[in-house]
Amino acid sequence: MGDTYLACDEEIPTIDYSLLLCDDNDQRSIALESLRHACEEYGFFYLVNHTIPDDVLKIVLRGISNYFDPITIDERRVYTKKGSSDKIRWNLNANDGENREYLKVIAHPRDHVPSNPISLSKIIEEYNKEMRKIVFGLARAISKNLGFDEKYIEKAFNMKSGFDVMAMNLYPPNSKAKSDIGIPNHTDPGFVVTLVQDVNGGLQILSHKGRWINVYIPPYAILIQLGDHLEILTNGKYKSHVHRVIVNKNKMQRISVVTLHGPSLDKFIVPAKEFVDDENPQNYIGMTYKESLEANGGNEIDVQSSLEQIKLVI
Ligand SMILES: O=C(O)CCC(=O)C(=O)O
Ligand SMILES: [Fe+2]
Repeated sequence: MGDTYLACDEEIPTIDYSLLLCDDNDQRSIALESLRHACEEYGFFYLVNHTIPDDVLKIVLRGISNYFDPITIDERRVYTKKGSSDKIRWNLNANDGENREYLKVIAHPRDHVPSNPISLSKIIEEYNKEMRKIVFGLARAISKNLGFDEKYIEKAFNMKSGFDVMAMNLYPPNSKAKSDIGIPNHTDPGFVVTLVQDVNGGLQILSHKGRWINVYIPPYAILIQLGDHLEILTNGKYKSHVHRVIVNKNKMQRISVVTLHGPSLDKFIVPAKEFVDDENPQNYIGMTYKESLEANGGNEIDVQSSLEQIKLVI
């Protein structure tokens, strides 16, 4: 890796999920305060003591690793882009701008998974169900931290019909990289992004302070990144952050499983009035989630960096 992509090892906050919703008032308040700090001062954090067993994560990552077997690549090509309404999309990029193989699926309101192998669809289904429960738990905790009723975010995003896209990424050297970039700089739409991986290495997030930070996720923890639409809802109080993946000269293969947990496609998202006043004018245009994905020039399954299109120029 050239010096161009150097990042620092600043600590990223760790949040204990089990304490956020526990019955002990003192422990819960302390955990909620740590979450508030992580959301306000960082916008991303590691979630530990969550409800997905280590074994489930191991099985998910192993199943995806098997799926990406180089020998069966032709079977995956059936999911190459056909049109803007694809529910499953596969691609292998090895160029200056991006170096990864990926399988993206629409995971909610209906889940779409490759029909073969059947074991993979079962694993993914189970994983998504469990991850959604955690995301609902986070929505309750974050709602409380913002001074709202605990169902506030769930309702504001109509999360029960939320639009979730899951990306399974495989980084070189499964295929030879043509540059240092695994995924170029971007933010992700939605409420939050969840990420699990098999090994550390390559993911970098641009902090509030303008420093690139290396992400080192503790074993079996989940990286949570706040999404663009939480930034919009809070009128910028909670921010989503630019991130990228650097692939380090084909030294190490890495798998990540990234889910963008979004509002329902027809939900109109606009800064909540509680965050708008004379000192904090409205910073984002209101639009439906579907419109904001389209404003990005992409389609529903290819969703990245939508925020710039929605920011009001002041
Ligand atoms: O693979 C990673 O570490 C990050 C992937 C990512 O940012 C994405 O899929 O949106
Ligand atoms: Fe991302």
